[in-house]
Amino acid sequence: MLPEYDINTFFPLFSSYTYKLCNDRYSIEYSTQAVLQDFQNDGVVYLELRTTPRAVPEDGMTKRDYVQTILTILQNHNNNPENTMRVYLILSVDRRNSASEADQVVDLALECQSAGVVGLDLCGDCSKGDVRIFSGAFARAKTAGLKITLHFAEVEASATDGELETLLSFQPDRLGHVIQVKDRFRDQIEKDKIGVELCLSCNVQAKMISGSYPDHHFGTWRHTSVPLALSTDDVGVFGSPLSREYYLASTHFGLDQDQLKALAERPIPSIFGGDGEKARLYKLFSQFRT
Ligand SMILES: CNc1ncnc2c1ncn2[C@@H]1O[C@H](COP(=O)(O)O)[C@@H](O)[C@H]1O
Repeated sequence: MLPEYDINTFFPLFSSYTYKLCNDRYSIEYSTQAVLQDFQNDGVVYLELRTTPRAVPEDGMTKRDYVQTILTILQNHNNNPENTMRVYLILSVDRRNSASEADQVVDLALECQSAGVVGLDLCGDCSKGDVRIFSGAFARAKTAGLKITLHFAEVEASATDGELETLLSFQPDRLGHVIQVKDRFRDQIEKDKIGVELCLSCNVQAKMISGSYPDHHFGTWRHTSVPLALSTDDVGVFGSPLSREYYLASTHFGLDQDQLKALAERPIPSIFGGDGEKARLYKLFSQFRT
């Protein structure tokens, strides 16, 4: 049985369980290591993890310590030549953050750019917050060379014209979910070739789309020219590793092995890991036979 969470019961999970379980240096190291191992064992060759910097005062851990603890695990992973997967970190601004907390996330991201932080994300409960207050933080990140990805139009309440116009004014490189979008926003995303990160099982299981897998907007976006990354929203919550997302795409959209390979290659232009990583991935795919 897959766990059942909808968009309303999903967010409290983190504050009620995950944050209480991962509340010291050891548990953060352990869970980061376990996540990397799982993705590597699943056959993933390139991973961008995202997390919201979190202080744990009871353990004397600052937000900087939290980020550095995770980065050390990521660097050890990347430095091990036996690992075929490379991993980078994106720091998230939570929609519940204040403007100054968002600025703090940008400061941390810039400070840790050379240690593996490649981008800035906006995440969190889509029923909360006013995204306009983050304009300054995202503008500063963009100017300083960080890539930008945003959770975008997940539910109707977070897909008003005003909110989507504000989010697009952040000049995002990629957008996640992209569910409740009117034609004019879809046209702009296509015209600007913004990457889309689509999550099949999350959107179906959490009832964020109406209908089931065959109705998912992957069916529309796959026929456009934008970089498209089939993603897992959260393996722990939705019980679906990336290989299962590809299995779902193949089953419900009739993709054969060559089409699956093309799908896996498709997001390369929009990765945040830089030109060296893009070249490594193109080489890997050129050697891969279905
Ligand atoms: C429906 N999909 C989603 N929409 C919006 N935010 C999401 C998300 N999936 C995950 N998160 C964000 O990730 C946080 C947990 O990890 P970190 O504490 O950051 O490491 C959640 O609190 C939520 O804000």
